[in-house]
Amino acid sequence: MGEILRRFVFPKYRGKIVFGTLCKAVEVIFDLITPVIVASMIDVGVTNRDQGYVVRMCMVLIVLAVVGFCFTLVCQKMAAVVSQGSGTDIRHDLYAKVNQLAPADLDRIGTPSLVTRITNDVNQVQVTVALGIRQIIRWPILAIGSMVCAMLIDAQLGLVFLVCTPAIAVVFWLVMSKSVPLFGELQSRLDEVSLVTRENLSGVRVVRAFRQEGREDERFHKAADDQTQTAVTIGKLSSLLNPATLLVMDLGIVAILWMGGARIDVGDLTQGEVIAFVNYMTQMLVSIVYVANLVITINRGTASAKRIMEVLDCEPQITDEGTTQVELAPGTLTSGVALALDHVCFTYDGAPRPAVDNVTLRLGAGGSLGIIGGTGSGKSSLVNLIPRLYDATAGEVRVFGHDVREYPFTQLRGLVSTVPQQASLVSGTIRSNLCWRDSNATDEELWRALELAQAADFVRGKDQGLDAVVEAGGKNFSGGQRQRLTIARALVGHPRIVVLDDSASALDFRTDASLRQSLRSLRSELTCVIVSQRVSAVMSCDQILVLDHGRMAGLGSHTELMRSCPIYREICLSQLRPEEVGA
Ligand SMILES: Nc1ncnc2c1ncn2[C@@H]1O[C@H](COP(=O)(O)OP(=O)(O)OP(=O)(O)O)[C@@H](O)[C@H]1O
Repeated sequence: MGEILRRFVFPKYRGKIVFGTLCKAVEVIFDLITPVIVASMIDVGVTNRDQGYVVRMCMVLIVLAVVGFCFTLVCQKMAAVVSQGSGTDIRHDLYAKVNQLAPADLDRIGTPSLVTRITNDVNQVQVTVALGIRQIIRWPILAIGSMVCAMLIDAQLGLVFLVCTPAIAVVFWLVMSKSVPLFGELQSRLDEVSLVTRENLSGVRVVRAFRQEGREDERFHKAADDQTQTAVTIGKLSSLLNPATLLVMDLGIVAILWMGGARIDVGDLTQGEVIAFVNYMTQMLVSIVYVANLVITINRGTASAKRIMEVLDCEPQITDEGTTQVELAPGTLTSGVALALDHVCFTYDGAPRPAVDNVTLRLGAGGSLGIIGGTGSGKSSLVNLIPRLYDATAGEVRVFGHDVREYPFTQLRGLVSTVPQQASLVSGTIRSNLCWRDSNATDEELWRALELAQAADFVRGKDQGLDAVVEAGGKNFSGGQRQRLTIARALVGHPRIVVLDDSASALDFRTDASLRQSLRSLRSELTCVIVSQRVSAVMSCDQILVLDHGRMAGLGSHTELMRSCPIYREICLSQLRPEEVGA
């Protein structure tokens, strides 16, 4: 929590925090004066039956209450401004950080947990900051002030305070030591609920199609029950605080009345002073209960702050720090080696074996490389190394003669355009989705990209053309249309290498063939890497890489592989007739 306060709260809101806290301090002073006034009303006004004095003191109490209320309002306003403002800043930084993290970092933290951290954990911190400003000064000062004021009235009777306070401290310690460790666990349970909900909602069609609603319900109930169970345990422990402290408080009041009564009889104390004592006792013990609640909130906030800081302090596994624009020799983009892999290996964090194992190849500018292999053979893992979504764990990936780690991200990802397996569109318009690589792309460029991606026809069919609305996730488009739009997006902004990672799988064979034909027409300016499960999509490529369990099972043209690579031959014959594959 300290780090969050130092980074997001104190520097920007110091003035407001001090002002809000001072307002609260004034209100506390009024609260401490009130029992003294009540005592004097009893001892002077009531004892002497002086109505005028009682009315005057009542007026003083009303003025104190109204002025105190005004100070409280100002403090509340300051607390709201500081907590909401700092919460917004934290969310902003978290979001920016998430966008810097490499996929490997996101794999490790987990998307649902990130969502919970950006939403619920930041809320907890906001509540803690607001409560802190409103109460952190009030209750401790009120508790200590009440004790001091009571001692000043009568030190002997004040001993009751000295007995009650440690008794309450023991109750707190017992409850806190059990409940505090559960706060972190509560947030993790919330991550689990978030994970299940997210998986269910994103896969809602599959869940319905496979009639898995009951199983999903069970999964959700299990996650929610676990979270409820933890929350209930914390609630039960915390609920012990109030009755236990009230019991101590009531016993203390009984002791004060017992001992105070005897002292009034012998004339050591007045009735008003005993009433003031009872008031201070009540104020002090109530303050302690509030301090306890404050401590609970602070502990919860601290657990959340820790989770937030884990993300903010996470060093991205992949950065382009220290890189400078790479000067490419003239002609490199059109006649050099576009892509070179040298003994490339890649293993996911914690995975027992490499997803890519010792792959070596060269692809000239303007050439085409097809990558084929069974599911899980490492195709996506391999192509993710080209734009540095992941870094090779061994070997070297070179683009136009330079190690990908030498390029700034903007330059590398400007040269290499990737179309991932899952077509991803965001809410907006077709134009806003197409302009990701080049925000200044002209209509002419956008239409050219749409033509190449075989998407121009259906976009032309929309009344608003390029400005047609794209709903969240592109759900108002079919799977094939979404794929073609994401391919068009990758072709905007003059990429030099385009990587299609099984991104035409939803296209019919004719459209898929037309897409490949149009990509071939760009040979002078574009190198293509096509990942596919379909032989027809890769068989016309200059080179075909056959992957098997991450290893190279073959590399060559279709004709060469049909002769030399049994796995390739088997894949071909499982999909096409012998005469179609030249067997
Ligand atoms: N994020 C990840 N974390 C850990 N392991 C992963 C991750 N992504 C993939 N793998 C593992 O790496 C291996 C290769 O997966 P990859 O996605 O590269 O295969 P693929 O050939 O593209 O498969 P498909 O054709 O089904 O998409 C698989 O064993 C997979 O389980």
